[in-house]
Amino acid sequence: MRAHGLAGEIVGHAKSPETRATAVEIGLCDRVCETAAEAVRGADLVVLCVPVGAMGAIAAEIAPHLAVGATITDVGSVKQAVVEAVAPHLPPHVNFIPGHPLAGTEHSGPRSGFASLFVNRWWLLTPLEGNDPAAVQRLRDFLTGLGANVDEMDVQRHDLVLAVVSHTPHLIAYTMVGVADHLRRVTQDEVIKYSASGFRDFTRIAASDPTMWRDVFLTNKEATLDILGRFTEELFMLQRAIRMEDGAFLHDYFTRTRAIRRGIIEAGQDTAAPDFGRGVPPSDKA
Ligand SMILES: NC(=O)c1ccc[n+]([C@@H]2O[C@H](COP(=O)([O-])OP(=O)(O)OC[C@H]3O[C@@H](n4cnc5c(N)ncnc54)[C@H](O)[C@@H]3O)[C@@H](O)[C@H]2O)c1
Ligand SMILES: O=C(O)C(=O)C[C@]1(C(=O)O)C=C[C@@H](O)C=C1
Repeated sequence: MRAHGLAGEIVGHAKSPETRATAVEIGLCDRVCETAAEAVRGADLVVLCVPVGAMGAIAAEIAPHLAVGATITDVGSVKQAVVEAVAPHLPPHVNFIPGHPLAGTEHSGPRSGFASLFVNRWWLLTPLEGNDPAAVQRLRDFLTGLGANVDEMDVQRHDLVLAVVSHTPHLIAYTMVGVADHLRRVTQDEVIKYSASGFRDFTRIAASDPTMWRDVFLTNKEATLDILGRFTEELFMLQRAIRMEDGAFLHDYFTRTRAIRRGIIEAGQDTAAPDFGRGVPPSDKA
């Protein structure tokens, strides 16, 4: 916000004294407050940046202190659960416009932010019935000012799309690193030592914040289980093709996935949702 000159005053709050001290030390905000209530007083825009499971409690705490006409948004990775947890606490004189930047890293805490984080990344808004269109437009302009590409979606669609492009892939990365860790005991560290770049990418993702991801899976349960079920079906098809030595099936499958990846790159949208389609079951050559 500061780099782009988007706010008169930036006021921050964090739960732990260490985080507040770091924020002061690195000059993250103009002012850092000890309570969330104090931080939101008189603010035009309030951005909730806590784990999804903590959004409701924070909303209850700040609600009585919000200025008339204030815009409240959030950055939670799941939207339906945040709407259900936050909206009931907020007074009618504010606009709650849920949001989600599709940008981040495996790092957490005040030292992990950088000014270009949102440049050319999607920022999804899931406006609610009754939102003032002028407030939505003001928020869109603000996010565009951060360099983000803004799109709107309804909450259910958001949670399904994110289960495909972010949540399930994270679960798969966590699982694969877990498998490698089990194997390490057998192979005496070679698995980690010689891990090539594909596996390194998995370990980066699997280093993400445990609290954040626990909350994502607990609050986007249905969509994640749906996508995980589909993933398992595809995996079984590939497993069967390997067992049956069905090279044609494997080649065809990998050709299609390569085309999807290339299509995303050519469209210049490497944050877009890939559609892996449905594979044809391998023929039984036995
Ligand atoms: N990291 C990412 O890649 C990423 C990307 C997009 C959206 N998000 C979403 O952003 C939100 C914050 O994630 P982050 O990566 O900035 O995490 P972070 O750990 O850097 O920041 C979270 C903050 O919330 C505070 N907090 C935790 N529990 C709390 C509680 N019960 N009450 C009050 N404060 C509490 C922590 O002290 C910390 O200051 C999450 O909802 C996450 O889903 C994260
Ligand atoms: O690159 C990463 O570290 C991320 O996983 C960022 C990522 C993602 O899945 O793309 C993670 C969670 C979010 O809610 C948004 C972005």
